[in-house]
Amino acid sequence: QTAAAVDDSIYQAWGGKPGIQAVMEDFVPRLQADAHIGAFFKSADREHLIGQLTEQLCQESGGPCQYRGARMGPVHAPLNISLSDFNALVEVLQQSMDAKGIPFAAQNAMLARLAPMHRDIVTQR
Ligand code: HEM
Repeated sequence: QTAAAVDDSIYQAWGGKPGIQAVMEDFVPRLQADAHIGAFFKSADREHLIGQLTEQLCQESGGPCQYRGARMGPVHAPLNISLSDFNALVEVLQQSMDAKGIPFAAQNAMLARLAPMHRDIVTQR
């Protein structure tokens, strides 16, 4: 009798933690250079953000990680983020996933894990 295992298929399809980190290393500079939402990230600590996002996506994809950073609501609420800002971030993430060769199904599976977070992140009505 084995214990029920966490489904880590998304984590595996991304190439594990090194694969996730490679996408985040592409993603954060792209965000900072983005014409629409780059300004939000101008003063962000690039290496810190890459590290936090890597832990978070590792956990969300079923990998052996525990995100210990700030909760999504408190960190984003003061930024007054709109749904269009959120969608712009998803587009940049899609560019990074393509650039790093993440299979399409694994891209969509990760996006499905992240999408519900808009409830905590988007506060501009
Ligand atoms: C699913 C979408 C998103 C996820 C998973 C996410 C995740 C995160 C995480 C993990 C952090 C780091 C928290 C910490 O330092 O402990 C963070 C910070 C931040 N996020 Fe997001 N976020 C998302 C959407 C957005 C959007 C749409 C914007 C703005 C357009 C945004 C702007 C920021 C900014 C400015 C910071 C602070 C960076 C810094 O100064 O260190 N985020 N986010």
